[in-house]
Amino acid sequence: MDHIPDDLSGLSDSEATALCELLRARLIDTVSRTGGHLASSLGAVEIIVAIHRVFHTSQDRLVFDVGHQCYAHKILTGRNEAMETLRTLGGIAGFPKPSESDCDAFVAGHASNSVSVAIGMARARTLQKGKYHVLALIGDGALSGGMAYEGLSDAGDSGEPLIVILNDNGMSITKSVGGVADHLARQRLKPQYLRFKKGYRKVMSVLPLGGHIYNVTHKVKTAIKETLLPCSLFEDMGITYLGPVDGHDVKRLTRLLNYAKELDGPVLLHVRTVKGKGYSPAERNPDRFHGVGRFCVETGELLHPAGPNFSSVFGQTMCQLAEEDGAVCAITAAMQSGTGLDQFAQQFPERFFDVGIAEGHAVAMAAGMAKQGMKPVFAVYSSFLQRAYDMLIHDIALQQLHVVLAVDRAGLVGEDGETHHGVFDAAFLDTIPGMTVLCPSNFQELRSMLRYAVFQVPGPVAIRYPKGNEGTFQSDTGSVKSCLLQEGKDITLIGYGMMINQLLECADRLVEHGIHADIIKLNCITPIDLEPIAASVKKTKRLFCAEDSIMANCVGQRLLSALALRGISVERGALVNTGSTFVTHGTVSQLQELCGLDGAHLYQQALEVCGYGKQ
Ligand SMILES: Cc1ncc(C[n+]2csc(CCOP(=O)(O)OP(=O)(O)O)c2C)c(N)n1
Ligand SMILES: CC(=O)[C@@H](O)[C@H](O)COP(=O)(O)O
Ligand SMILES: [Mg+2]
Repeated sequence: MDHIPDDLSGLSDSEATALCELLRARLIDTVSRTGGHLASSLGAVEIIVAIHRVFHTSQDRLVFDVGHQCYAHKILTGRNEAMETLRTLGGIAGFPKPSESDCDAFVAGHASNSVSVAIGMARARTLQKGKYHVLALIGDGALSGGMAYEGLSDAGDSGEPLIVILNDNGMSITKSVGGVADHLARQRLKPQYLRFKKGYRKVMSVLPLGGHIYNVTHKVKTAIKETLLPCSLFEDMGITYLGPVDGHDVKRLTRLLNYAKELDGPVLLHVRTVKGKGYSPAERNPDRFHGVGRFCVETGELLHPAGPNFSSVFGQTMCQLAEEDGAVCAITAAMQSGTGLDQFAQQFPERFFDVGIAEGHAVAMAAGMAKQGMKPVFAVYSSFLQRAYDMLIHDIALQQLHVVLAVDRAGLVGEDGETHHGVFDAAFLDTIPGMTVLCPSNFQELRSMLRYAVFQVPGPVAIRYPKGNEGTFQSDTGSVKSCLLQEGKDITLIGYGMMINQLLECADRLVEHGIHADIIKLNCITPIDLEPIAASVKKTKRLFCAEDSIMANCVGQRLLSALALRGISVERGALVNTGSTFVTHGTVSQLQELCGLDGAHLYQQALEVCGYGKQ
């Protein structure tokens, strides 16, 4: 991988094939040391090399869907060495970033928007009389998201020259689901049909035309054609459909892209690939190598296997609740494993619903189930729930339906970075009338709060918990109110969820300065139980609130305004949160430090609130 040509257009087919092998080896080697989205990136190597043979991504616009398959593109566009820093603080991101390279046309991270972005760029090009090409690279999983169809429908109607490459490996993170996945599976059989047709013609050429045999065989052929070669969904939308083609044949891909480039309208190239291609542990277990931690290349074993985590505790508790009550159902939007629902899916298949990458649909579907008397629990990553804001208001809140949102990956998530941090949900869920938002600080609280949410809260309710393990604070406060964890007289420290661990550390350090803090843990942040806070602030006059959420409508701001309305004055205070910008990628503890949310920084800031200068 020492010398990568800047321009791949001059490569011969055999050189291009050799380059693919080099890229694969490089991906396996680097990701084994950094962790990352390996299986998707391995599967897309030939597609990316073919794109770079035919297009110039510094001028032509290549829009990645999700962007987790972009590693070969990063290597080919000047970031080979930087791959050593993939997803680390200060290093390159795991997703496309225009700030890293002109060859990254658009940010990505969330699924199903690539065709919309690409048609926007194509229209801009036409209006500005530009001379570049626009491509979208979308996976079959991302094609389960509704926005992809809004984009395709508009693209087909527009007639704009645009190339959509559909990378179809039959997999989302787990197996692709839904009617379109079935349709694509049938399309994939098309070459088999074409082979059958060839053989059929040969046989028919020696049989007399007309007559009984012909009629029967023709009927059989038509039936097979209807099963194997359904009319293309895309052509009906006005998009020229090419394929399906073997996505690991770089020569054919290059030819087809050259052909698509000449077509004066929207084209979809259907490419079949193998997720994890070229690394047998990943081919065997593409879901395990979708997003993988550091691993041993020889064995494929993780160097640091995942320990206990909130998601698995959630999944176990869901199984218990479903045993107890036949109305409890689990819903996921293509995140079965990540949200800890593997066991539930096995044990209660009839009450488990993977709806594809369709968070808005999942929320509206849950609303329908709740209206008819079921108890739906939608397990969703915080940042993906952003997609469903209107459904939360329109389909759930207006009728105060009892839907439980299990909001996983709340707070800073680490290496996935700015597109994936769960720092918005605390703020936006609070705007939804009638919503309850519970915040467990440890596994035991998650168990009891989930039970409370499913069986006792009448309306919409969310439980938010972070990625990974619990901290040292492991007692169950057994409450959904605000709890005074520790009593002092000098400052009121307020937090929720895992932030309690840092606040306890901060309070211990303050004692060394003779400063004694009230620590109030909020078990519910919407609505907030204000009484213990009001009583404490009346006493200390100092309010200090720490949270890994954005500043706007953070709990601290809400408390300040609620206290002011009650005429309770705060003489000094600090609101520590993730601010009003986007937080980069790195480990969770590095990012907490960056935001001033680790125990040491909280202590420094609390000291200042108590009148001590910087120590
Ligand atoms: C809105 C949204 N929901 C969920 C995800 C999580 N997610 C990331 S990749 C992925 C599967 C994508 O499958 P596909 O597009 O087929 O790509 P492949 O990994 O198979 O190459 C999912 C569900 C996301 N990124 N965005
Ligand atoms: C690309 C994407 O959106 C997912 O693969 C995400 O990275 C999963 O995150 P976890 O690793 O926290 O499950
Ligand atoms: Mg896929």
